Amino acid sequence: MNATEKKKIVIATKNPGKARDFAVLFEPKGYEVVTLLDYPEIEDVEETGYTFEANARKKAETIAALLGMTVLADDSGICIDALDGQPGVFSARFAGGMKSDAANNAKVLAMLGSQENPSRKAHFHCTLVLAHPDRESLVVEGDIEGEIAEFPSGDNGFGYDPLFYLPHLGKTMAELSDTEKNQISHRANALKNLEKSWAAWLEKEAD
Ligand SMILES: O=c1nc[nH]c2c1ncn2[C@H]1C[C@H](O)[C@@H](COP(=O)(O)OP(=O)(O)OP(=O)(O)O)O1
Ligand SMILES: [Mg+2]
Repeated sequence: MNATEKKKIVIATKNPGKARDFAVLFEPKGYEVVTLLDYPEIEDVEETGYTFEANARKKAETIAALLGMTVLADDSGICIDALDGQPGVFSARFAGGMKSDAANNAKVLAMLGSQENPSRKAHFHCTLVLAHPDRESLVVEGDIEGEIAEFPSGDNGFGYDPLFYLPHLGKTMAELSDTEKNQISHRANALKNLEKSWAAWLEKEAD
């Protein structure tokens, strides 16, 4: 590899919002981010698990086996206290199979609206799995605490960002710049944990 050639990291996601977050997170480290948006011929991996880890593992391990290389996957979502942790692992499909961010946000507001004085506390969760066809996968997690706003604000980010209010900043996640979001997000926190064990994992002999 010559000095100008970037290292590549393959991320098993088809979500353009995540792809952008990962580009912001990895580019300063000298990586070029490649996602499944660059491999349109690869079919969706069905998220049949009931935990973030099960789904992240399935996405990472399926794509790593298919491509024969190291692959990172992210399974994430929002967990809302007043909804007993829902939508959680079902965040993407909360309002139905069409995976509409606007419909998902509207459903959250409607469900909280039907409760009397509900807690607005919530957190985003991210599980990252790093997989290689010949190794045991590496699993890490990250979270960020916040509140559900009364109405959506901001047009940056994706998913539930317009509803996720950060009291100490006085802004929703969608009102932060990409750089600001990716310094504090659940995804950033998971990546910090991945960095702690990544080098040792790469050096380990294949099983
Ligand atoms: O930073 C975030 N800001 C806002 N919303 C977020 C974030 N992180 C996850 N979320 C929401 C979006 C989606 O409703 C669900 C992820 O679902 P999840 O299955 O992990 O991703 P996905 O299906 O959109 O893409 P893919 O599986 O191809 O990676 O949580
Ligand atoms: Mg998904």
